[in-house]
Amino acid sequence: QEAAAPAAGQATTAKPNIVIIGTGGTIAGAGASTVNTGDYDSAKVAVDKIIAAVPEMKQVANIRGEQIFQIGSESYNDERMLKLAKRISELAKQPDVDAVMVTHGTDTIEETSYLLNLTLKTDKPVVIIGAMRPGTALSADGPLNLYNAAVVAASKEAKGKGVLVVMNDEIHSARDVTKSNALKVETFRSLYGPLGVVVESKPYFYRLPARPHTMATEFDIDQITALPKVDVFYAHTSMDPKILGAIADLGGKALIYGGTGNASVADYMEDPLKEVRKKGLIVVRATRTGSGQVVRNGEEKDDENDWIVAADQTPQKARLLTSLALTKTQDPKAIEAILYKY
Ligand SMILES: NC(=O)CC[C@H](N)C(=O)O
Repeated sequence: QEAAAPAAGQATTAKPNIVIIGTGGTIAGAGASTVNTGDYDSAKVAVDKIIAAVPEMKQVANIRGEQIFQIGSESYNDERMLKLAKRISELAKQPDVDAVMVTHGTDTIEETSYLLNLTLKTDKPVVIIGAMRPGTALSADGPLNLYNAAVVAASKEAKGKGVLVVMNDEIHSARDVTKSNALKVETFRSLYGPLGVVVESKPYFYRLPARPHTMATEFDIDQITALPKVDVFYAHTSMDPKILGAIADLGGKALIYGGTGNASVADYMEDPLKEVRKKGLIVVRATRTGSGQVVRNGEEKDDENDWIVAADQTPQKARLLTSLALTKTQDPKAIEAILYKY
């Protein structure tokens, strides 16, 4: 039903214009039967069809879809991430676009959204969503995630809060959010808690991101054409010491050592890791535990070895931030300062 035209002199409450970029993932997934919640093909359904399945969104915004990829998010690489980020940047500059949403596989939402959070120069809402169950499943979570994300993206409150991930009725900051479970719908977790919740078509924010994002960072997606190569090594018991040298010879500019506990380095890995630094790579100690701040010169001799620490950044987030930092400086201390800042 068409809304009546407003009478002369009456204030119009025009609905915001939102562009939803489709990239694939389970939210675009399809299973053989309604009881397939974990066995299905991801990245099958076009974004326009996903949007059409949630007509309730029309009540909160004017929505238009745009398909940029149709992939599982495990297949993101720098090229795809930059392409997506640059397209969002373009859209955000358009006066007729008020907010951008992205449907995304959940495996790497935490990485793409973090890159966007650090490099987009906009205060317009940018909201990333996914699903843990395909649209064909009983209790599919995608439709409500999409609706809730539209509610957040259409809200005045979302403006200036950086890139947000809306899943399972919660609003997360891209900086903090991480996928914590391989299957559950309540998989997204922020170490310091979500920023807010969506209840009955309304967003409620309870906290603000303390770390600089979007407009306030030194990184601008429009100026970035490539990301310096940074690799991650994941520590465990009985490692092969030769592996570090092999990684160092791949042409990377930095190595994130995802160490056990407080990023500790096994006695037999210390010399190989010193060699990595001697080959010119920045060595960053991060923790594989998933949380907690790594203490400089705590368990390891960072000053002596010219290694740096990742503060509280997970290895995968430290990888992205180190790569961005390398577009600005090659100085380990300056890179460490960036790891502590954002
Ligand atoms: N729940 C999901 O979205 C996982 C599907 C797929 N692996 C992806 O990340 O795109």
